[in-house]
Amino acid sequence: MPDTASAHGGTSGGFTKTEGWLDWYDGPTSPTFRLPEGAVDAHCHVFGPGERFPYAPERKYTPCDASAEQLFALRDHLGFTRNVIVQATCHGADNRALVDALQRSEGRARGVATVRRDVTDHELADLHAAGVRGVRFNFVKRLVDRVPIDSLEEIVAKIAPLGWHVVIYFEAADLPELYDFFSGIPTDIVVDHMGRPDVTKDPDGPEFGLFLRFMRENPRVWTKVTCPERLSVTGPRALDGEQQAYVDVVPFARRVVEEFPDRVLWGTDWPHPNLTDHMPDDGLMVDYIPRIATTPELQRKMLVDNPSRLYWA
Ligand SMILES: O=C(O)/C=C(\CC(=O)C(=O)O)C(=O)O
Repeated sequence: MPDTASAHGGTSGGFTKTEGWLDWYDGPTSPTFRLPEGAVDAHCHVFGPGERFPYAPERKYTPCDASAEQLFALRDHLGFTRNVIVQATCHGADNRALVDALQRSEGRARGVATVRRDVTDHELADLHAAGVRGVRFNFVKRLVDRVPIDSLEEIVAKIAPLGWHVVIYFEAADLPELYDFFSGIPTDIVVDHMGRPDVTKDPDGPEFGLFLRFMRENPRVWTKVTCPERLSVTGPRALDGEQQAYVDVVPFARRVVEEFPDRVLWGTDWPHPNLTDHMPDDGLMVDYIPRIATTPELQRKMLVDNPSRLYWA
């Protein structure tokens, strides 16, 4: 394989990034919005570095490196205190980069891992000791081959005794088919990115209505009101000082924050894998927060109380 270094990692580890890959934004601005004391970036990733932590053979994309040190530098720059690092599909079920990042964080990061049905109790205990508190089930077709439901049920049975939760990532169009399976999961559930609504549709319409119903009917379901940069169709983008970024996503996120203030989380999604048209300035991503959580109380719940309850209790 040709040796193409990422713009940020220095070394490539012999991996060639997916064509058109956008590297994370170097030199983010300082946010105007001041995060509350103890704020948690509850959705972010580490990638490699590929040289130390090779990307998984079954991956659907090859990212640029995004190391734990770089993540922690961003945390400090933006004013977060802690991180929840989520295993991304480019590392498959090899959680070594995640565990390494958790161990370097000195207790300031928790993790969400990917495991297979044959994971042993011993391996789960080691992940728990490192700071893992959940597993992620990914249903986004461009990212993974579908894992059979009985495998997922077997994993749930193994992680439930540890008090872990299940993070689910799916697209809105797939919720009807998955609704009953999700509703039957006995642990807490955290939905990534509000179940990826199509924001060209009406937030009061049937598609988003089904997601809201899912949250109402299942009091153990939480959601991340994250990724406006992924969901937005009309922008404007969080670049060049834009303080009104992603206006089309705001009504969806605000609705969820206001109806479920005790079950929402927020995160940067750094290093923003698989974006194809722009890479946001993470300082401006933080400035998006007060537009969806509009009072200090809502902000404190979403950024401090809720993630503390779920990940550090
Ligand atoms: O960062 C995210 O949450 C979203 C991703 C990447 C991802 O989840 C993964 O690779 O596991 C995406 O939509 O491409």
